[in-house]
Amino acid sequence: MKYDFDEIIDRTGTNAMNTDGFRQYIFNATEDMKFPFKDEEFIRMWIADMEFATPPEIREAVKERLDRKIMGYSQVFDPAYYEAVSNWMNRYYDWSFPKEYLETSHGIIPALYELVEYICKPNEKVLIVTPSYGYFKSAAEHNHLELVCSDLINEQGHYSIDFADFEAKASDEQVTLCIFCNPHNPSGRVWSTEELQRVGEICLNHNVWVISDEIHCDLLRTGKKHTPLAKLFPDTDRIITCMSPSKTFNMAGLMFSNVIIANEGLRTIWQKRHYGFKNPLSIAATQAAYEHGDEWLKQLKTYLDDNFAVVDQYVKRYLPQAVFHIPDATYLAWIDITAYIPSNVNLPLFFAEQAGVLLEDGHMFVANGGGCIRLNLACPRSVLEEGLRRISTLLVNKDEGVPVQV
Ligand SMILES: Cc1ncc(COP(=O)(O)O)c(C/N=C2\CONC2=O)c1O
Repeated sequence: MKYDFDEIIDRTGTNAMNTDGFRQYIFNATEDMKFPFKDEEFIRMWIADMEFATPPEIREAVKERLDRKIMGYSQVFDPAYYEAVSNWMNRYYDWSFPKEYLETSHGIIPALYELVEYICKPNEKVLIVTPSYGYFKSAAEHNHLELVCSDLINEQGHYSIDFADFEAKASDEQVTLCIFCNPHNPSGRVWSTEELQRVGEICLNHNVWVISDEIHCDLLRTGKKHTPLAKLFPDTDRIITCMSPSKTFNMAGLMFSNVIIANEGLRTIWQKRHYGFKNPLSIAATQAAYEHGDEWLKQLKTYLDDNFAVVDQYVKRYLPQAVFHIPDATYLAWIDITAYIPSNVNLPLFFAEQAGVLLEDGHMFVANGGGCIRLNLACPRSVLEEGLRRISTLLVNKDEGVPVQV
């Protein structure tokens, strides 16, 4: 079957954050915030969900569950769920874990909030690398814990871990947890096994638990390989792995993720305190993703490879002073446009008001991201090309103050 990633899908009236939540999320504004563009005229490249139809195999599984006519209280009882997850991990990552390690959550963000609470004591600290997905900071703040940031080294857009700084911070006895993003949002880095080995050794040597957030792990460029951090440390139970098909298969709204907890004590706390009932449609969708998602994912990855090639060529031709590299993973393009725009410009507001493009910028990624914009490329190529046209036209003509005509 050939899937249609060029299809333009109307998401209005679906309670989508993407279309209706941007004023509050990006601008901390109310619904009456005005722009020179109608909402439907925006090119939306901000929040990380896709403009592609959730795979038909998943939608069919949800319909079949609906046809069972009753949607009562549910949990994951069917052993087929673990089989589906385990088979996927074996096939894609040559990794397995005992069934009893597998817990589920109403999304990875809620899991982070809970795990930080269950792992850390008051006055302890949480270590992350920056720039970072903003909710890593929120998970620490939600638990009234200090966040410790280790800035990634940025060499012309190539990001690497400053291991001396990372270890210095991990050696602080108050640092008891590291939330590590593998692959990394927003840079798109897939950490090498050598880098992962060093992160794990530093954390474990300094008695720091690790939550390895691997939600982007299926979304690899062709030829790239993901290694689960826990796979490299089979003898420890202090690495928690968070994964979910929600990012891979565009079903984040179903709020369902996997949390693999090897430590028995922590798992017992989780089982006692985590609200265990689940949406039966989410269980059906997630199991179907792992059972039937292979071909769709294969075609998606090819389409995204081509979208990234379009961005690469476009930036080289129209924005030659920007710094961009096709990332190893994610569907997110992280572009340093410092050469085109002063650092004091509010980039999301600038592009929303002047170009009708909704995007996120480095200030939304905790620290160490200034001058960068992040573009969601999980959209039909026609939409991507229009977004790139508007962005480059504005950056090239900004001194004339000429807003882009949509
Ligand atoms: C590293 C990472 N962890 C967790 C999540 C969310 O997991 P959920 O609670 O949906 O299971 C995201 C989504 N990242 C987004 C969502 O919008 N913009 C982003 O960068 C993410 O990038």
